[in-house]
Amino acid sequence: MNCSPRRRERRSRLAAVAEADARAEQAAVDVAVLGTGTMGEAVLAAVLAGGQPAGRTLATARRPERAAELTGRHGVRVVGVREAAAADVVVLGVKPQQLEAVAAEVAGAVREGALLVSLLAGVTTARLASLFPGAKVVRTVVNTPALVGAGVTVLAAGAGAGEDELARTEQLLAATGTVLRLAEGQLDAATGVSGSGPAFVFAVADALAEGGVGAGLPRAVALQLAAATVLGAGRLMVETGTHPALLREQVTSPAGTTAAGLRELDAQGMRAALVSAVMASARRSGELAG
Ligand SMILES: NC(=O)C1=CN([C@@H]2O[C@H](COP(=O)(O)OP(=O)(O)OC[C@H]3O[C@@H](n4cnc5c(N)ncnc54)[C@H](OP(=O)(O)O)[C@@H]3O)[C@@H](O)[C@H]2O)C=CC1
Ligand SMILES: O=C(O)[C@@H]1CCC=N1
Repeated sequence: MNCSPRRRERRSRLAAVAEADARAEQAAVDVAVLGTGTMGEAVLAAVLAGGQPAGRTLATARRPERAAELTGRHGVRVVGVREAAAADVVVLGVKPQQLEAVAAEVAGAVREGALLVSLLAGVTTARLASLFPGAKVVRTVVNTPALVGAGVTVLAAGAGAGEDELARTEQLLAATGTVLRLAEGQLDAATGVSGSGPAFVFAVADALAEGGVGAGLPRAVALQLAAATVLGAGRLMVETGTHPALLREQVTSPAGTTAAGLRELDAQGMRAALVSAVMASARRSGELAG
């Protein structure tokens, strides 16, 4: 069939794109998320957003409806845990308490030299290396804002892993939000601040809204104001790089409304409670090391 030069050009451009996609897929490695719950799915979405082809990406699910959900949302293949464990890159997304059982189930399936990216709170790279011999382990702490690309991820390499594995993991997790390297000894503390931290901020947002309701606002309005305030305050702090104490001063007029509220927070020990909450989370992370 005859077609116009413009049409021919468009066709050849599309063919070139399809060819490039096929080449990228061939060059890609298999990435599997073993334990695809809240965090596993957030990381799965980020890995795909970072350019990993869906055709080379695997996930696990124990319930058929969850498998259908993951395939429907992300176009990935859902496989058994042993097949997932045999991928080039294995993202481990089970709970620390589920680790022993999973390790027993996949014993011997993880390939020599495979990259194992752990999402597990507390569990050390040394323990992971002993459970998955031959794997190169990178331990990470991702947080739930990763679900909207606004997370913060910290990571550290285990003894058998190095610059290549760290860089690889940073690239895989780039779409979760900000990614930074820390020493492994700092990861429990980071878990307290950024891993569990969103829950503390949500508790603050919930309390802000409750205060609004107490002061007479409809609940939906109070929640909308609280959420926008948390988002705005976070952005202001990040985008200006200003210390939060200074930002707090900017809000606080002499003998004004904020000074009255801050006095109440001090009297009720809110600051001390948050400091203790982060330190308790960090301690618990250390206990989960097993
Ligand atoms: N949630 C958070 O904010 C954060 C979590 N983390 C860490 O991330 C990890 C995952 O947490 P989260 O996503 O909240 O937990 P979820 O319970 O949502 O996810 C765990 C997943 O592992 C699956 N799983 C458990 N056992 C097995 C098994 N034997 N075989 C196959 N799949 C299995 C579960 O399947 P099923 O649904 O069938 O039980 C589930 O999909 C944890 O280690 C946690 O410490 C770290 C930082 C923040
Ligand atoms: O509560 C937990 O144990 C996990 C780890 C950090 C946030 N959630």
